[in-house]
Amino acid sequence: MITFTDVRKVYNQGSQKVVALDGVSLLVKPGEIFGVLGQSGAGKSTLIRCVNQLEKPTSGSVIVDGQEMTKLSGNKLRQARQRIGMIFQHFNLLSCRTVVENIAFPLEVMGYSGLKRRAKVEELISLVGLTGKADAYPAQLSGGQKQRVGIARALAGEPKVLLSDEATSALDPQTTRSILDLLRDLNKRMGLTILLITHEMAVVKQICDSVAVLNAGKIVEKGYVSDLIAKPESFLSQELFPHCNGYKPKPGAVIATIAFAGEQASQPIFATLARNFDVDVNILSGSVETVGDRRVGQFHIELEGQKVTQALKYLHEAEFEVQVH
Ligand SMILES: Nc1ncnc2c1ncn2[C@@H]1O[C@H](COP(=O)(O)OP(=O)(O)OP(=O)(O)O)[C@@H](O)[C@H]1O
Repeated sequence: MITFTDVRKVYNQGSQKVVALDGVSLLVKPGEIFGVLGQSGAGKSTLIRCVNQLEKPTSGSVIVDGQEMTKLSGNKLRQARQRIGMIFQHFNLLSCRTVVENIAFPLEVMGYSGLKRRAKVEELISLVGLTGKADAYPAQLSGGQKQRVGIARALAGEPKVLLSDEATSALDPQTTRSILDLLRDLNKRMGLTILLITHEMAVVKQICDSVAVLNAGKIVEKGYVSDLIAKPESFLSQELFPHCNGYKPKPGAVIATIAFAGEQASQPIFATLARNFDVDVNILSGSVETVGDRRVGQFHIELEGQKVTQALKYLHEAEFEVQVH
């Protein structure tokens, strides 16, 4: 649905050049929620704004639904942008317009008649759960409600793609969850492809199917979230399951990382090691998390006992991902 090929963006800052994107290639498949995770300054905003050409790449190609965006201008670009919705961290609502009037705005631009416009706005208000708030002004709404208006407005043109620019960064954790649930629901019900940028691992964990990690303008890791999290060496997994640093193992003990997913997460694995191999398991760090609809876990452990080698062999044979340090 969205293909970036070798996209570079260089800004001129006075006499200096800032390389914001340095050869980014990505494929966002139709119907998926794709997250771009990165720290401040990594190039996330630049990347997402290249999709609808709010930023023009210095070189490279951006194709959305079969259309090369970098070659469009004027009317053709305006039409293509109508099929790409966008939501923002600070909502970007018109403060002098009510909820209805904000949502109606893109429909006015698209030339919808009064009657058709009212019907469409009503449908969108109900879709995003804002029934009863039609005549409120943005100042009378909570952050979560404002973002719901933003989402309704972004969906007015019935886009195939929704771009989310840190849409939950200004919201508290509970409101964040409800907005992400709404996005997941819209993705499922309408087959909407969503490309979102975020600096929060929690957002990736809650709704993304795929992810790319951006660092200093380059993609350093990409793939399905569930695959990456299952690999202890991945950046994603290390973000989700931070290790404790500076621990000095006891003499003769073995330090290992054990990762598991799905069915494996419900096995009493540490009790099994203690019972069958007489091994003491000291948990140094770790947790079990829900990612999508799967439980995944990772523990950093210290193993002590005569049969540690047999215990590790057992874990390998039971297809746990084990790394001995
Ligand atoms: N209009 C601009 N002119 C010059 N430099 C820019 C411009 N926009 C962004 N940059 C620079 O490009 C780099 C990437 O910025 P960008 O905003 O894309 O990163 P980001 O990952 O979205 O960061 P944040 O999460 O803080 O918004 C930064 O070094 C930034 O200073």
